[in-house]
Amino acid sequence: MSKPLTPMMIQYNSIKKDHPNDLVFYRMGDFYELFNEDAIKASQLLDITLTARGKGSANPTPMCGLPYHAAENYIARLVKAGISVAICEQVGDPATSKGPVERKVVRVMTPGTITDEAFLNESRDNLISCIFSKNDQFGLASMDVSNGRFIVTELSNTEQLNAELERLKPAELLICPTTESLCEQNEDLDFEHKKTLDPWLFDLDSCTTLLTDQYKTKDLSGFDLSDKAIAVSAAGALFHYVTQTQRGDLPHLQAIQYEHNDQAIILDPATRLNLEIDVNSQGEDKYTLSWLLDKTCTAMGSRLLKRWLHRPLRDIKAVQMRQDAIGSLLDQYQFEAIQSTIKPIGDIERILSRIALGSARPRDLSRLGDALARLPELQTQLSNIDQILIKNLSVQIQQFDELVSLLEKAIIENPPMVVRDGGVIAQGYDEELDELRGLNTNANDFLLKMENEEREKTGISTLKVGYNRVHGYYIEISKAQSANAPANYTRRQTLKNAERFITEELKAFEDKALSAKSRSLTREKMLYDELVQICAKEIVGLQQCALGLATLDTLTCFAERSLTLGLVRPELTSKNCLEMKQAKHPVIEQIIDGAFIPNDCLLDEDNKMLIITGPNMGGKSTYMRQTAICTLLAFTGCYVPAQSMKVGPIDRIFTRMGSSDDSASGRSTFMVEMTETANILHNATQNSLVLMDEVGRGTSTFDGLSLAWASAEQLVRETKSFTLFATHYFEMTHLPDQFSLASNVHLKAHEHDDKIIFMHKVEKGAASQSYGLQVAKLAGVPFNVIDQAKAKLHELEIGQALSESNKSENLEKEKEKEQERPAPKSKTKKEKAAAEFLQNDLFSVSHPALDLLNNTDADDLTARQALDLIYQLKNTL
Ligand SMILES: Nc1ncnc2c1ncn2[C@@H]1O[C@H](COP(=O)(O)OP(=O)(O)OP(=O)(O)O)[C@@H](O)[C@H]1O
Repeated sequence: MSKPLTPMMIQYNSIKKDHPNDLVFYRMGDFYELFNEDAIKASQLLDITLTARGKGSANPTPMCGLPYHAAENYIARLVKAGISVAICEQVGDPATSKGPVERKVVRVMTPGTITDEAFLNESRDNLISCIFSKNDQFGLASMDVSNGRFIVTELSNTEQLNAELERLKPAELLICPTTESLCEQNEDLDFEHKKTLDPWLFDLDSCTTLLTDQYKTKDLSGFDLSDKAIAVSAAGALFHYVTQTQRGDLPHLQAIQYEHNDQAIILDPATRLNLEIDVNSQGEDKYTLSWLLDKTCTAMGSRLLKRWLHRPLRDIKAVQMRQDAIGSLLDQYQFEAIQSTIKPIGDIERILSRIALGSARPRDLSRLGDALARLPELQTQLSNIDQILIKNLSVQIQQFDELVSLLEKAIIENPPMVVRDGGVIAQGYDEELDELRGLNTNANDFLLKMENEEREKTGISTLKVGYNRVHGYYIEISKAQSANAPANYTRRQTLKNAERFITEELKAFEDKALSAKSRSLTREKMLYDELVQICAKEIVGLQQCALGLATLDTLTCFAERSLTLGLVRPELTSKNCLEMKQAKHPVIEQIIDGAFIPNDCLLDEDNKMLIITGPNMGGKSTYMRQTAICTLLAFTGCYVPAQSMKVGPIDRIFTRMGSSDDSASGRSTFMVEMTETANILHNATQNSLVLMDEVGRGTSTFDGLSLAWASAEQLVRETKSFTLFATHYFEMTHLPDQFSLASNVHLKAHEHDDKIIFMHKVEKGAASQSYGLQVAKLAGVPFNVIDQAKAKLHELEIGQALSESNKSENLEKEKEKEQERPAPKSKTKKEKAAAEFLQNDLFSVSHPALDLLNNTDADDLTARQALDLIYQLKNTL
C-alpha cells in the first residue's frame, strides 16, 4: 500500500491542479523544486539532474531543483522553447506557520506575456494572440504586453487569418474550442504552441464587462467595437488570460484598437516570405529588407520599422505625411543631430511596461531618468522643423522635468541589478534612510564617542564601551571602580575582573543599530516601490512619449537611408498606375559584386500585364521582386530605389514565386503552387499587384502550360490586376496577340563563343532563346552531359519542326472551316487566332508515327505490308 502524501505534497498537488499546462516552480528555501512529470520534462529540457523524493518508498516522486538566484536563465530557456512556467513562492511566515508555509503562484511566465529584458528579442515584437471563431468568421485579438498595444480585427476566411498570423507572428497563440476543431479538419490551420482556452472565457457579456472595466467606459463603442462581437470575445478571453498570468492589473493597457482590413495593403503569407521583409528564405535576418533599412537608433524604433514594413498603409494622406516628415528631416541633414540625441535614449517602451506591471528593476528607473533627461535637447532640435507630423510628434514626446529630477535625486548613478540587497537609493534622498545607513556603518564612531563622553562624565578611566554577540552592547568598568558607576547604569553582566552595565541611551542605540540593516533595506524597498508608483502614475504620457520617439527614430532612419542609398520620394496618385523608372532591387544591389542594372516598369490602365521571358539567371525574379518591394516601400512612407515612381491605389500584393514544398502540412510543390494561384485568382482585384513566376512548371508541360495560360488570361481579362508574369513557356508570349492589356518584355542576354552574357536589361518583346544549356554549363554540369543534351535538343527541334508543318496544315484546314462558321460575337479576331493556336498548338499531339498511320489505308495492306508498317512505326520512336 502506498504511503499517504505529506502535507507539503498535498499543497503542491493542489497548486499544480490549477496549472496543468505550466511547469510549476515550487519554492523551497533557496531552491525551486519541480515534481513528477514537470521534473522529468524540465530535467530533459534543461539538462539538470533528476532525483526523487522518498527514494526508498514504493512510489518515489520524481523531482529536480534549481537555485532560485539562477532561475532566470532556466526560465528564459523554457519560455523560448514555448513552455510556460508558474512561479510559486512562499508567501506565509515560516516562523508562525503550522504545517507547510503558505505558497502561492505569483506569476506565470508564458512565451507571449513575458516582459523581462533577458527573455525578449529586443528588435522583435513579442505578441500573444487569441482566435475566436463563429460561423466561419474569425475574431483575432493580439497584445504586446511589453508596450500595452492591444489590437483586434475580424476576418472572414482562413486565408485572411493565416495572412494576419504571418504578419503578427505571435509568440503564443490561444484558441477557442471551435477553432481547435477547425484546425483538426483543415490542414491550412496549423499553428505552433497553441493553447485551447475554456469556452466560457469567450462569453460575449463577460468579455465586454472585463474590457469596459479595464478601460472604465460604459460600452465599447468608443473603440469601434459595438458591432464586433467576435472580436470582443477574442479580446476579452485574451485579456483575461494575460491578467491571470501577470497576477495583477495592466495599467499600461490604455486602448484597444480595431484594425480594419482595408486600412492596409494586404500581403499574404507567401508574399511576406517571397519579398524577404525581415526573414530571408533561410529563415535569417540577413539580406532582408529590414537588414538593409533598419538603421534605427533604438530597439523600439527597430520594432516599429518592422511593423511599418509589414503593414503598408492604404491611406495616401498618412503616407504622404510620413514622406513630408522625411523630406524635412533631410533638409539641412537635420536627421543627424536628432539621431545622436535619440540613440542614448534606448528602449524606454519596454521599461515602461515593467514599471506598469511593478516588475521594474533599479536600472530600469535610472535608464528612464537618463532617457527623459535628453528630451529638452530633442525638443530644441524638433522646434527647428516646421512640418506637421514632426510638430505632432514633438507634442506627443513632451518633457518630464519633475520626474527627471526626482529620479536623478533618488537613484544612484549605477544601481545594482536588484533592490533586494540595497544600495539603490541615493544618499540625501531620504533622511531616515540616511540615518539607518549611518547607524549601520558608523556604529564604531558612535561607540568611541560615547566611551569618551562617559569617561569624562564619570571620571572612571577604565570605562570601556563594547559589544558581544550574546549580551549586546555594554559599558564595562573594572571591579575596582565599579562601585563608582552612576545611578543610571544598570548591571547587565558580572565578570571576574569587571562589571558590565547598560544605560537607556545605549539600549536605544542597540535597538537601532541591531535592526538598522534590515530596517534600512525595508525602507529602501519602500522608497523604491514608491518611486515605481510615481512613474506608473505618468504611464499614459510616458507611453505616448515612447511611441513618439519610436516614430521619430523610424522616420530619421528612413531619411538617413534615403540619403545613403540614393532613394527618391515616390508620387502617390489616385490614377490607376504603377510606373517606376530605373528601379532597383535594393538588397541585391548591395550584395552583388558588379553594378546593378536598373529597369523600368510601366503599367497603367492600358498596360496591365507584362509577360516576362528570358534565360534562367537573366534577372526575371529580381525584376518582379523589385517592383513589389518599391510598391511596398512607397506605401510605408519610405523613399524608393528608383529614379522616379508614380503609383496609384494598391489593395494587395500577391506573389506566386519559388518552389518549396510544405512537407509539414503534406503538400507537394505543385500543390503549394496551385493553392497560391487559386488564392490569387479568387482575390485579386484591378488594384492588386500580382507577381507570378513560372506558374505551371511543377507539372507536365502541357498541363503546366494550359494552367499558366488560363491563369494569365483570367488575370488580364477578368480581374485586370497589375501582373508581372515570368515564364519559360514561349507559347505564353502569344498572349499579348490576344489581349491588348498584355505585352511582352524580356531580359536581355548575349551568346558569345558558346558562353552566355547576362545583360539584366528589360527590353520590349519576347525572348528569342532560352539559353538553358549555356546556363547549365555555367553551373558546372559535366561536358558530356551538356553534349548529350545538345544532341537531344537537336532531335527534339526536328520533331518540333515536323509537327509545326503539320500544324500549319491543320491550321489552314481549321481556318477554312472557321470561315464557313459564323464567328461567335464575344470573340475578337485576335481572340479567335489565339483560341486556334491553343487548339492546335497545345492540344493536337503530332508524331511521325501518327502521320504514317494517317497516310495508310488499312484495308489495302497485305499481311507482309502490315508487318513492314509495324517495323516503320517502331523506327519512328
Ligand atoms: N538588374 C540586375 N542587375 C545586376 N544583376 C542582376 C540583375 N538582376 C538579376 N541579377 C543577378 O542575376 C541573378 C539571377 O537573377 P534572377 O534570379 O532574378 O534570375 P531569373 O531570371 O529569375 O532566373 P530563373 O529563371 O533561373 O529563376 C541575381 O541573383 C543577381 O545576382
